[in-house]
Amino acid sequence: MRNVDEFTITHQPIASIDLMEKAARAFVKCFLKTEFNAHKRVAIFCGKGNNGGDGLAIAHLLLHNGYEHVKVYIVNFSARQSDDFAINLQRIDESRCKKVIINHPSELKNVKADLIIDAILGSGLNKPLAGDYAELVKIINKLQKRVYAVDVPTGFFSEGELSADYNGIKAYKTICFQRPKINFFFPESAVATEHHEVVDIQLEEAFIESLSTDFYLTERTDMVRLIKNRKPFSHKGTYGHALLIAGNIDTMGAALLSAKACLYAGAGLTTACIPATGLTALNTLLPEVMALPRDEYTRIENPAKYKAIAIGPGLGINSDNEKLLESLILAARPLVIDADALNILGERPDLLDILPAGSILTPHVKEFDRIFGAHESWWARVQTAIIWARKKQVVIILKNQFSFVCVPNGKVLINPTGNPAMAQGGMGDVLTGILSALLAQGYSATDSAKIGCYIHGLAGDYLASERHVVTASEVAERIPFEMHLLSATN
Ligand SMILES: NC(=O)C1=CN([C@@H]2O[C@H](COP(=O)(O)OP(=O)(O)OC[C@H]3O[C@@H](n4cnc5c(N)ncnc54)[C@H](O)[C@@H]3O)[C@@H](O)[C@H]2O)[C@@H](O)CC1
Repeated sequence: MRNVDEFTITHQPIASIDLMEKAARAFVKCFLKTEFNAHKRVAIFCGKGNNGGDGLAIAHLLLHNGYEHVKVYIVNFSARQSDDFAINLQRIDESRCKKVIINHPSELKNVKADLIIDAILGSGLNKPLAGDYAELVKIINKLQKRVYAVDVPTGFFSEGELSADYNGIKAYKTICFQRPKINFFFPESAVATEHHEVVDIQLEEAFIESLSTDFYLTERTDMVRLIKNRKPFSHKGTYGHALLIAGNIDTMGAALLSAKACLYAGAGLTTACIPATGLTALNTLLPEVMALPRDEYTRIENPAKYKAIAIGPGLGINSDNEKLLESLILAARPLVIDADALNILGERPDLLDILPAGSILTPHVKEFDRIFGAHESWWARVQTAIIWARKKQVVIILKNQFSFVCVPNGKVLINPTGNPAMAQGGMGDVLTGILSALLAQGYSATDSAKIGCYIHGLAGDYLASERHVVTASEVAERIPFEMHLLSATN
């Protein structure tokens, strides 16, 4: 972002101080959406770099917006200051804004504030907090006030491995500039910020797009471009035949959920390979789905007949299922591998080694570590997934609130949709069904994973907009509506 900042300043007729002003305006606009009570007392902590400069400009703007009690605390722990910080400090001195200079954390006493804005250190952080900074942050956190962080919470690294013992600012919300920080998508960021919102400050977009990175955020426009409309004169054969090998006596629901999602995500034909005990339930609940009974060791006679094969949801771990998975892997056809099939892979590294290219693996964190070994952090997990996705030319969807889709070319597509209301059993089964349907319809493994994760989360977001919890069945039923809304615009 620093490069982009410089590029924008040199290529657009805009001075760096004006860019700071734009950033401050964007921050305040976003802040005022939720904090519109101008009687609240606001304490703004400002370092002496550009993050602190933003804080000073924000103070100014809040006063202009009618906030009556704004006080800035200048964190004077270093002699160095940025030029734009200095300009904004002079403006503050010429204004009616109250200012306190803190030379040592012990000087911070009697902070009477309802809200805190953290502008101590931003993206310039280059080492973990220590000494006076760490002490000051501890005191601020202890105040237990709602904290809004400017761009990045002080002490939070935007990229790279996050330490398990975070000692930075614990923000309620971070309002960040132009692009979300990659680390906001890692679960370890929850301790640093509960929410984040990105605001546009009109940095040079073309330049941002041209920068090389391994991380890409999937966007709605990608869906509009990727999802194909159903064609005139098309028939069930046009949209492929998906086979789902799933379910066991006590986990038949997993098979039903994935079959339902496959149906609702548009496969031309769906066959569920389930134990015979589930046939009545299947025929009753999903009469459109065909059945292939799986009572003893079942061999899929002609795997080539299916455009997509998924194995795993509620499958059960036993030697018959292990042999079945092995035979499919040996048939060298791409698979969607989920749940118990992943657990079997965890026991059979020899199978992992001969995974068919073009397969999609959908592990949650425990399944991932069972297969690839224990990891200390999510960052480390993603690095392992990148290596394996490239090495085996497969897609690995590391599931989480924001799933990381690691694709064969070494890139990571971060899925932004989905929410905690979806944290319930059966959601993964639904995702597997959606992925199978997309593969059956001819989408590549990468596009299927990208679209599948996005629409799965989008359906959940729609449902969660007015309730506490959403169920997996409801997500499956919502899928065709989301696909319609996305494809209707292309
Ligand atoms: N393009 C952008 O992203 C824009 C960025 N702006 C702001 O500029 C910020 C970055 O500003 P700066 O580069 O001046 O950096 P910061 O203001 O984040 O930090 C200031 C200085 O603190 C020092 N420092 C780093 N880690 C430290 C530690 N652990 N303990 C003590 N000192 C430490 C460094 O020398 C650093 O340069 C962004 O976060 C954002 O708020 C905006 O003003 C405008 C546009």
